[in-house]
Amino acid sequence: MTAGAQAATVVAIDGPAGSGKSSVARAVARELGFQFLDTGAAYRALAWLILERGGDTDDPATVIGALDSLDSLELTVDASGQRVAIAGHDVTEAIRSERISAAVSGVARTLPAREAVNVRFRAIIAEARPGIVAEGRDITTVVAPDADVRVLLTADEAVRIRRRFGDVGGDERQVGARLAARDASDAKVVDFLSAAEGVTVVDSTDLTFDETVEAIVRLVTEESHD
Ligand SMILES: Nc1ncnc2c1ncn2[C@@H]1O[C@H](COP(=O)(O)OP(=O)(O)OP(=O)(O)O)[C@@H](O)[C@H]1O
Ligand SMILES: Nc1ccn([C@@H]2O[C@H](COP(=O)(O)O)[C@@H](O)[C@H]2O)c(=O)n1
Repeated sequence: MTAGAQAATVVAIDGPAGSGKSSVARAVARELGFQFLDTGAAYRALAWLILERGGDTDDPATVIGALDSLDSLELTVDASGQRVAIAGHDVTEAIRSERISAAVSGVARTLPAREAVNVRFRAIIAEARPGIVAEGRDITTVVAPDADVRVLLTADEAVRIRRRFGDVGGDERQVGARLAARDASDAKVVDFLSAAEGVTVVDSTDLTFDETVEAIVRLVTEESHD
């Protein structure tokens, strides 16, 4: 950093599926005028590419093969709307499908894939100005353990399922089973269910969306006054 240049503020948020990471983190970023990094989008884009090519995300060799396309991954960090593209395809919408959610954990379980995307995430965070809110499963512990503010965003599973059901509709029991299965699979490779040392837990079970955003903004504001 050049003399006098202000260091970026880094806010790291982890948590289980449906805890509000992406929606809350984006709102926090908007309120603070920061950039926003949804790290799950990178895992989802790789899963999309593997399925598009007729591959199986549960096959580690296939996942490792797909890493050749990682250079083509475009991940914007605009808090007003993230664009995701891979291998020349705009997958911003497509990666949110239930088909991708069901396949993505295979990518996340493949350690070379984790290491490769983490290099990209760290480069994005290093270039961010004036600050960035990055969310995922291992941001507070692996990607940015030195972040200025580290948050584990949680909510009771039943509440998370109800919120997710409100988004996607369908059969609530099926929505719940899928959410719980993805958490169980993801938790085998990273711990996003308990807070590491120095990480603040924000439990949104009894908070409104705005109250949750405010709780995290307050943590950032307090940190910047220390
Ligand atoms: N405190 C809250 N009160 C009410 N609704 C909330 C709250 N926090 C988040 N939500 C809503 O819960 C839903 C799930 O949030 P979101 O998709 O951001 O979760 P996520 O943690 O990113 O999930 P995933 O990891 O599965 O992508 C969204 O509709 C969001 O608006
Ligand atoms: N830091 C991260 C972020 C995500 N994952 C994996 O990606 C999946 C999709 O993430 P969403 O946040 O978009 O739901 C998630 O289920 C994990 O498999 C990860 O491992 N680490």
